[in-house]
Amino acid sequence: MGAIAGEELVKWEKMQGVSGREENILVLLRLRPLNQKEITFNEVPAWECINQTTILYRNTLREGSTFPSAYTFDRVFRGDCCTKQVYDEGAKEIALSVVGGINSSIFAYGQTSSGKTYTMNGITEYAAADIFDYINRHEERAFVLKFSAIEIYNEIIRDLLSSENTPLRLRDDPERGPILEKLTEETLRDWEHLKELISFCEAQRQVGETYLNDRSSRSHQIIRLTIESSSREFLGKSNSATLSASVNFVDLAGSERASQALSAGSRLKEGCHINRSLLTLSTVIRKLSKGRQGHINYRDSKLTRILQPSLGGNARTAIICTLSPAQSHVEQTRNTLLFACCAKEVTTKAQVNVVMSDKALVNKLQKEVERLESELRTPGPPSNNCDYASMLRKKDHQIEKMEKEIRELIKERDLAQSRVEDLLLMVGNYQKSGKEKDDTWEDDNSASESSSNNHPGHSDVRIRQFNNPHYNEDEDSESTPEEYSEEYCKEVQCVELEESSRDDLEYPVPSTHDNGVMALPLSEEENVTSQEILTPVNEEMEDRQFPPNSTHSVLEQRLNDVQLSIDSSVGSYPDEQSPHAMSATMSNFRNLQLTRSWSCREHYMTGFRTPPSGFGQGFLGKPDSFQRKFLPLTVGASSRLSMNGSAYSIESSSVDDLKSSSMRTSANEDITSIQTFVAGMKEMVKHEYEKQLVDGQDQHMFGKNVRDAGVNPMLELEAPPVEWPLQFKRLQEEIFELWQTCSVSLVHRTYFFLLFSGDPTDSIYMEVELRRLSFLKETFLNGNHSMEDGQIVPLTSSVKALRRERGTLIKLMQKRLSGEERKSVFKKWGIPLDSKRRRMQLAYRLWSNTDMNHITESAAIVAKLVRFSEQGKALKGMFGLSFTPQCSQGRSYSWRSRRASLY
Ligand SMILES: Nc1ncnc2c1ncn2[C@@H]1O[C@H](COP(=O)(O)OP(=O)(O)OP(=O)(O)O)[C@@H](O)[C@H]1O
Repeated sequence: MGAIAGEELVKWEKMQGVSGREENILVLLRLRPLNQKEITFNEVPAWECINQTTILYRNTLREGSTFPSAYTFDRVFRGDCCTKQVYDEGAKEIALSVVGGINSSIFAYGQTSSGKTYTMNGITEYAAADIFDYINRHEERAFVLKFSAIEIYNEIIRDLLSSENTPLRLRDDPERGPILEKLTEETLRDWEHLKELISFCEAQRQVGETYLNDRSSRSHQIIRLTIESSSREFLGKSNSATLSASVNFVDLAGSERASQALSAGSRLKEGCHINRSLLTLSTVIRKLSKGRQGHINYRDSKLTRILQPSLGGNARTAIICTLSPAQSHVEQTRNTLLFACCAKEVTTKAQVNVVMSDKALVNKLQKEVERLESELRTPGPPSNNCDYASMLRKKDHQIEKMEKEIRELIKERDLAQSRVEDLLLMVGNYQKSGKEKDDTWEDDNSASESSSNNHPGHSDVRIRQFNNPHYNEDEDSESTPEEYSEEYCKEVQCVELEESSRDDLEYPVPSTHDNGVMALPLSEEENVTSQEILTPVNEEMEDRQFPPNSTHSVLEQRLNDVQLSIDSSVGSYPDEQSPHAMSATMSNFRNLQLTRSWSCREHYMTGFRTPPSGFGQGFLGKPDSFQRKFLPLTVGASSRLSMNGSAYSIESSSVDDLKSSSMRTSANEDITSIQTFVAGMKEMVKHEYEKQLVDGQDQHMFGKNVRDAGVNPMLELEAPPVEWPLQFKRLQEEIFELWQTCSVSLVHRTYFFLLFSGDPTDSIYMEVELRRLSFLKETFLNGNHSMEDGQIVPLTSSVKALRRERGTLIKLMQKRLSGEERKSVFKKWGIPLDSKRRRMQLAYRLWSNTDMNHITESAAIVAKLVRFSEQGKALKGMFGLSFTPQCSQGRSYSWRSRRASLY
C-alpha cells in the first residue's frame, strides 16, 4: 500500500483549487503484453508506445492503412509498465481528489481480454491504500469511509455486497443525481475489511469463460468508496462542515465480437448487452466531446445513467484504455483508440462537496432569515418599487392582450366550426335533395319509379355526377352536372349569407334578375305561393319597416311616392335637382345587395329584408369556382333599368348608354319577377319622358316625341292610335321570337303574355320589352355574351337559368296538379302515359315554339303552376293604378281571348 508523503498531501489539499474548474477527462492508455495464446499464434506486437504520450501503429506502411498511425493521449503505458506505474503516473491524482471532497471516477475501457480487470483491480487497491494512508495521517479530521459495489449485468443492476439477487432500482434525485435504492453501503473499518469486501464482490461478479478470456467479466462493475471528513476541532459546533465525495472504480465489461470470442448461448446474450451499453457510453462520450449542445442520451443505458455525474458532471474522471498489441485485434484496438480520442475532448466540472452539519445549517438559515427580514424592514430605493410597479403593469397589459387574443381565437374557432357543421349539413341535404330530385324525374311513371328506386347505388351516381362535371348519365341527361353544382353552391351560399344577414332579413321575396326572368325556387316549393313569388323586389327593399301583411299598402304608397316624384319632376323642370331627387328616391334600392338564394329553406322561414339573389348573385366567402357561377347583382331589375347608367337617364341618352343598360338587364342567369320587370319598365318610361324634356322638346310636342320614340306617353290622355291592334300583333310576334332566341324565363313570358293582352295602355311595355330583347339579341349575336357590371356574362347562363326553371316547373307539376290533371295535360300535349319522365317531357315542350296556340297553352299551364290567376290580376291593377291614364278606355285586344283552357 502506497503512503502519501507530506509533500503529496499538501499537493492533494491544493487540488481543491480545481474545484469549479472545467477540465478534460484524463485519458491514459495501457498496452498489455502479448498473452500466451497470442504468442502461440506467432503474433507480434502491432503497436508501440514511442514516448510517454504517443502510441504508434507499426504496420501502417506495410498495410497502406488510411487510419492514423499515431495517437497521442495524456499518458501511454507500454506493456512492460506495471499497474503501480499506471496508477502513480496516471490515475492517482484523479482518484485521490476524493479526499479533498471532490468526486472522481477511474474507468477501464477496452476490448475483452485487454487487461481492464487486471488494471482496475490494481488501481482500486492502490487508491484505497492511499486513502487509508491519508486518513491515518490526518488525525485532526474525523473520517468515515464507506464501500459499495454494484454490477450491471444484462441491464440489471445488482448489489455485489448482497447475496440476494434482487435488482436495484435506480432513481434520479434532483440534487444528488442518480440514486440506487437500498444499495448496501459498508463502512470500512480498516484495510483488511476492504480486502474482504473486494473479494466478496469478485466472487459475486458475473464472470464467464470465452475463447479470448478464461475469466471474462460479463458485467460492468462499479466499486465506490465514499469519504466523509470533518475537522475534529469543529465537531458538534455550529460552524462545522463535512467534506463528502466518492470515487468510482469502474471495470467495464469488454467489447467483443461474437466471432472472435466464439460466444454462444448466455455468453452471446451477455455480449449483446455489453456491446449495447458500451455503444451508448461511446455515443455519450462522442456527443459530450462535441460540446453539451443537444440531447445527451444518458438514459439509454443503466451504465451511462449511473455514471452521468462522472461523464461531464461534478467529478474528475480518468479513463484508462487498455489495448491488446496483437495484430489480430487491430480493429478492436482502433475502436478503443477512437473512443479514447473522443473521451479526451470531454470536460467535467468538479466541485468540493461540503455537507453542513444540522447545527451549521440551522445557523446559516437563521442568518438568511435575518437578512431578508432586515430587507423587508428597510425597503429598497423608490426606483426599484417603480420598476416593480411598471413591470407589473406591463405584465397585466400582456395578460389582457393575450386574453383578448384567446377570446378572438375562440370566436374564430367557433365560427369556423359552425361553418363546417353547416357545410356538412348541406352536403347531407344535398345528397337528400339529390335523391328527391331523382324521384321528381321519375315519379310520374310507376314502372320507372320502381326501377329508379331500385337502381343500385343511385344516390352514389348523383354524387359522382356532382363531383365530375363531365359525367353524363343517359337517363338523367337533362339534369346536368352544372345544376347539381349550382344547387350545391346556392346551398353553401345560403349558409354563408345567413351569418351576415340573418338579423336583417325578415320577409321572403323571390329571387330576381334583370333578364326579365323570375326565379322559382328549386326546392321547398311547397312553401312558395304566387304571392311570395310575385312580391316585388322594390317593395321588399322598402318594406323593411313594415310588417309582412301590409305589403300591398306599402307598395301602393311607394308607387304613389314615385308618381309624386314624376309629377314633381315634370312640374319643376328644368330644375336640375329633379332627376337627382328622383335618383334619391331610388337610391335605397341601388345600395342594396342581393345576397340570398332561393334554395335556402331559411329564406322561406324568415324571409329577407334585402332582395334575394336568385340563381346568380355574388357569392361571398366561397371559392372562385363558385363565385364565377354567381354574378353579383346589386339590386333588382327595376333599379338597374332606371339607375345604372341607364339609357333612359337624363344624363345619358346615347345609344351606347342604351346598350349598356340593356346589357346590364339581359342574359344574366338571375331571374327577375314580373313586378320587378314591370317596375323597371316604369322607370324606363319615366326616364324616357324626362329625356324628352332634357332634349328641349316643348311640352306640347311631348306626346308626339314620345310616340316617335315608341313609348306611350304615360300622362297623355289621348286615345290609342287606330292602328294599335295591328301594331300590337306585330310587337307580340317579334317579342315571341325574341323570347325564344334569348332563352327568356318561361314564367316571365307567361306573366307578360297574360298581363299585356292588347290593351292600348300596354303599348309602352310592349315597346320597352321589344327594345330590351332586341338589344339582348344583338349582344348575343355580337359575342354570345352580354355585360354585367363590367363582366362578361355568357349566354349559356340564360340557358342554364331556363333549364333550372324547367326543373322547378317539373316539381310544381307534381305538387300543384292532381294526378288526373297531369294525365289530362299529358294527353293534350301528346305525351304517352306509359313513357318515362312525362313531366320533364312536358316542361321541355312548354314555350318551345312561337305558334300562338302553343304559347297560349303553355302560358295556361305555367300560370296554373305558379298560381298566376289571382296575383296576375292584382298586379295588373296595381300597375295600371300608377301609370295608366285613368280615363283610358281604348279597345282591348286581349291575348287572353285566345287563351286556351287547360283541360
Ligand atoms: N498488463 C498486463 N500484464 C500482464 N498480464 C496482463 C496484463 N493485462 C492483462 N493481463 C492478463 O490478460 C488476461 C486478461 O485480462 P483481463 O481479464 O483483465 O482482461 P479484461 O479486459 O478484463 O477482459 P474481459 O473484458 O473479458 O473481462 C488476464 O489473464 C490477465 O492476467
